[in-house]
Amino acid sequence: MLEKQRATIDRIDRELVKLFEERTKTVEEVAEIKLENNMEILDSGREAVVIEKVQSYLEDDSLKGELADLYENIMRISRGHQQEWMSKRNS
Ligand SMILES: C=C(O[C@@H]1C=C(C(=O)O)C=C[C@H]1O)C(=O)O
Repeated sequence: MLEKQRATIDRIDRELVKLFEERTKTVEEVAEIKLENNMEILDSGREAVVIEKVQSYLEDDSLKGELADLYENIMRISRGHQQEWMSKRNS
C-alpha cells in the first residue's frame, strides 16, 4: 500500500544524508578557520540570513515555519559538531 511512497522517501533520504555529510565536512572547514582566528562558533546574523535564504527557495510558502524549524535544528547540530571538532583538535 505505501511501498511506492516509502521507496521515494528512501531515495530522498539517501540524497539528504549525502548532502548532510557534505554540509558537515564544510562546517568542519569553518570550525578550523574560526579556531585559527579566535572567532565565536555562533553567528546569529548569519543564521538569520540562512533561514531567510532557504525560505526564499520554497515553492510552497506554507512550509516556511517548518523549514525554519528544520534549519534551526540543522544549525544547532552544526554548532555542536564545531564544538566537538574544536575540542578534539585541541586535545
Ligand atoms: C557554519 C557556521 O557556524 C554556525 C553554524 C551555521 C550553519 O550551520 O549554517 C551558521 C552560523 C553559525 O552560527 C558559520 O558561521 O558559517
